[in-house]
Amino acid sequence: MRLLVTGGAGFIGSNFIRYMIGKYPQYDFINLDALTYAGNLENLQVIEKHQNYQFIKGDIADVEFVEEIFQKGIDTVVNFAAESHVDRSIHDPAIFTRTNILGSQVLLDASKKYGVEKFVQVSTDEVYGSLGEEGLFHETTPLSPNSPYSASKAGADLLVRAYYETYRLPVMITRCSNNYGPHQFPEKLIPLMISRALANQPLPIYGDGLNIRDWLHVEDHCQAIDLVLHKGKSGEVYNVGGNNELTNIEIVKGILKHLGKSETLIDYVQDRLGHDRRYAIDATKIKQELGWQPKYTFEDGLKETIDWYVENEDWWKRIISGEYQEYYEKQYGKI
Ligand SMILES: Cc1cn([C@H]2C[C@H](O)[C@@H](COP(=O)(O)OP(=O)(O)O[C@H]3O[C@H](C)C(=O)[C@H](O)[C@H]3O)O2)c(=O)[nH]c1=O
Repeated sequence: MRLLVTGGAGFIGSNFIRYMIGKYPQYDFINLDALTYAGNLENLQVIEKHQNYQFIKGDIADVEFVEEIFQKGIDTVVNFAAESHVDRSIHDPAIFTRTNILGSQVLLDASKKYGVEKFVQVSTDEVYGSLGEEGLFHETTPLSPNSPYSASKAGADLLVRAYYETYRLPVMITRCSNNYGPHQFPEKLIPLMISRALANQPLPIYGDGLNIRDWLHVEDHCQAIDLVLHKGKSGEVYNVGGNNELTNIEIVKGILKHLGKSETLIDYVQDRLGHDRRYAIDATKIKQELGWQPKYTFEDGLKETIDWYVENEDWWKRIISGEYQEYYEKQYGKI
């Protein structure tokens, strides 16, 4: 297999490359990543010298550049490349449309032109919108995205579907719930709260803190994508969720408890615009059809993740001292 992994320097993409190289060292891996603020080649240091691994810096929305890569021979594409942070999409939606929609379309076109045998689009449960207190997202739930981020991911999903219906391009879509684990950029809830608590800084909770997310360990997610890649059916969508529904405030209190920090650090701030209330995902299909079983309990996964951030302070401090700081300070004051 000659695999093009786009967005392989990001959080989920880099975990996926490390997981896959460990499991399939005979495959060829090409990691195409634009190295935007969230891309970090440090995440791949342990495998960067592997003989079947190659990194290429570039933009998936650049048609000529992408074609040059496909000319070298690619049989499988896993598309992780995306602008992924909801808050950033609320402040500056344009780059989300360009990377997430246009970039996906450029990859689909090249895949069609060069006869790619499998195309996996890594998507999100946010495309389904928001749930009330009851119910779950199923693969058949109508798309109803609420943020510019989720709208751009839904747009890409519809294009992927269209390339199957129109051209029979062998595509599959995965839709995951909220990921957590090592190497996550400290703008997402869990690593942001861990890093701020370690620095004894206030922890900004949007609104009443009772919004619910369903948490999935990134390694369990990688295992699910591996299964879809090898056993999934063309044209199908697979939901991937950890079945760990928690309110944001429960998560933050759990982090503070594990770190032995005081709850007085909690700071309720203005709510996110259009803040989705609840995500909860039905992952029966991938379990029954492909035999997926998550191996992490949330309790163990969260503890292990917190410990990773404690042990890898240098990693996230380098990030926080860079461009991210400016962005954060504009919104919430000095970090
Ligand atoms: C950053 C931050 C977040 N929150 C709240 C907002 C959400 O209710 C929850 C999680 O927020 P986060 O931005 O980490 O993740 P989501 O907005 O749920 O979206 C994430 O999970 C999906 C599946 C993707 O597809 C996104 O790419 C990914 O970013 O914590 C706060 O209360 N304070 C904060 O400072």
